Amino acid sequence: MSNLKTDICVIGGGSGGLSVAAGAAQMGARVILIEGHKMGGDCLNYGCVPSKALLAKARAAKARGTIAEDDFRAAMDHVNATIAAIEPHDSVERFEGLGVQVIQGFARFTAPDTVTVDDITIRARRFVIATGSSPLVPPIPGLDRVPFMTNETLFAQKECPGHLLIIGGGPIGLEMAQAHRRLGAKVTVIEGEKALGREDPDAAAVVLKQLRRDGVEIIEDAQVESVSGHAGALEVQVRGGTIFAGTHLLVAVGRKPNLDRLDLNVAGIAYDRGGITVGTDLRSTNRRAYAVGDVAGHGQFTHLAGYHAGLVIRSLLFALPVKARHDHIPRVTYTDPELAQIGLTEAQARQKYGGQLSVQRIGYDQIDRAQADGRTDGFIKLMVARGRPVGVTLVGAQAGELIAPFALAIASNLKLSAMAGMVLPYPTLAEIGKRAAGAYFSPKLFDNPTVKRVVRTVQRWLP
Ligand SMILES: Cc1cc2nc3c(=O)[nH]c(=O)nc-3n(C[C@H](O)[C@H](O)[C@H](O)COP(=O)(O)OP(=O)(O)OC[C@H]3O[C@@H](n4cnc5c(N)ncnc54)[C@H](O)[C@@H]3O)c2cc1C
Ligand SMILES: NC(=O)c1ccc[n+]([C@@H]2O[C@H](COP(=O)([O-])OP(=O)(O)OC[C@H]3O[C@@H](n4cnc5c(N)ncnc54)[C@H](O)[C@@H]3O)[C@@H](O)[C@H]2O)c1
Repeated sequence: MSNLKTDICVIGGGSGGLSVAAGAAQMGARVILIEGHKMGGDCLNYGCVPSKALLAKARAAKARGTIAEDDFRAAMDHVNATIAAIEPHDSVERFEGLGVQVIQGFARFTAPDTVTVDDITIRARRFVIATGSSPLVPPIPGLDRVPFMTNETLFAQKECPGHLLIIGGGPIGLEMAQAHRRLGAKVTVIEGEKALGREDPDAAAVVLKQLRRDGVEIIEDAQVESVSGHAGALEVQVRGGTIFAGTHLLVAVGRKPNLDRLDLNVAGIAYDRGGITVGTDLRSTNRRAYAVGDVAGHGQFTHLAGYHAGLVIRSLLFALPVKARHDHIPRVTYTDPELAQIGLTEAQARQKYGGQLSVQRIGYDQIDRAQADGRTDGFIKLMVARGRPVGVTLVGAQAGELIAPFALAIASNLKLSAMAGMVLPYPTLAEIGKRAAGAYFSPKLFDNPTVKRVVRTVQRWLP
């Protein structure tokens, strides 16, 4: 049994935990990091990185217009190579080099200021819980008797599935549907409500149209009631009795926070189904313990975990007051076309601002670069209240990149005039944001009798 003492003990070496550990150690704190499984967490090993690498190869296959026998295997090789390229950045060696003491094993609280990992006891001034989330496996009758995949096993496939059935039409389900379809599989998505149901419905429709054009079958309002069969011959029955048959099954119906192993009650840390209960300062009901990322219950994104980490570092190291907000966190579904959202959707903004809201919509077809590239599907919707952007929905080519200036504008509460006054290189897709901002101001300038009167007066006086 060994007893360790430290300033900061970080539990979980994924996106959130690694950011806290690296930042705190480099600024002089004594840091112990505990990781029970793979350094890098979900994002590197089973999430963002492999899914985006697979989508990249799928997009290339689509552009070529043909699918070769070994495309799927080559795509998985690319997935593994991408993880391998990023892995050193998240490795035990790098963190030890930064001065972090890394302990491999699962942590469990044994007192409000103590955790244990096997036979090691760690007492810390502060804890940061960054244990992430896991795939939710719902109690669907029969699911426990058939082979199925989650994001934790999907990227270990060697052969392209013949016919992939996917339960769940959220971002995981749809990104993986398009990737597998474009790499040669038949794909059926079975969604209990509306696919991409959290998104602006007009924008979701643009994505679903392209997926269907690719040949993905998307069934909505089809709650799964049972699953049966065996490897290579699976059946999914939905409400109403319809049965969908396929060779493989992916379950992508959401996530659950990783709390089970932590013994949170011992440490006086409150939690519920959504995750650890935190205040705006990201502290739990045990003032020594913070929670960041997926386990903190405010969304599941790597950039959110990174944002939380930055705040917690300020609080931990400098005792500065911090206040997390979540209204400026963008999200992107990386299908082709991409769907990006920041701030309020149109429906949310109408509810909040009523008659004060103005919505500007510009199609990609109005952007010269989109015409030149032949990528005219999609649009931007810009929600403006009191002269400031309060939400942006972007669907189309590179929407995830094009949302960036609005991430700055909304985070910094900039006026829309800053966006409209920006000079952008021509011809770029980014002009779509400036065009939307300009569209807000043009009636004020061009359909305004006062402006016309002033211009006429000035013209009369000019020599
Ligand atoms: C298929 C998929 C695609 C995704 N794509 C994107 C994307 O494109 N963009 C995006 O922003 N987000 C994406 N996400 C979400 C993103 O992966 C997560 O939001 C992010 O990884 C959360 O970081 P985290 O630090 O909270 O948790 P994680 O990165 O999951 O790290 C948690 C770590 O804690 C460890 N752990 C758990 N319990 C213990 C314990 N008791 N003791 C010690 N260690 C423990 C785990 O082993 C894990 O390594 C995707 C997720 C999935 C599943
Ligand atoms: N690009 C990204 O940033 C990205 C990509 C993937 C995942 N993620 C993160 O991971 C989270 C989880 O993604 P997800 O797609 O698993 O979950 P999700 O909650 O976003 O979507 C799950 C879908 O499954 C449906 N569903 C649930 N039970 C069902 C049933 N019995 N039968 C049929 N349909 C059912 C729901 O109606 C929902 O539409 C996301 O919310 C996101 O935060 C992010």
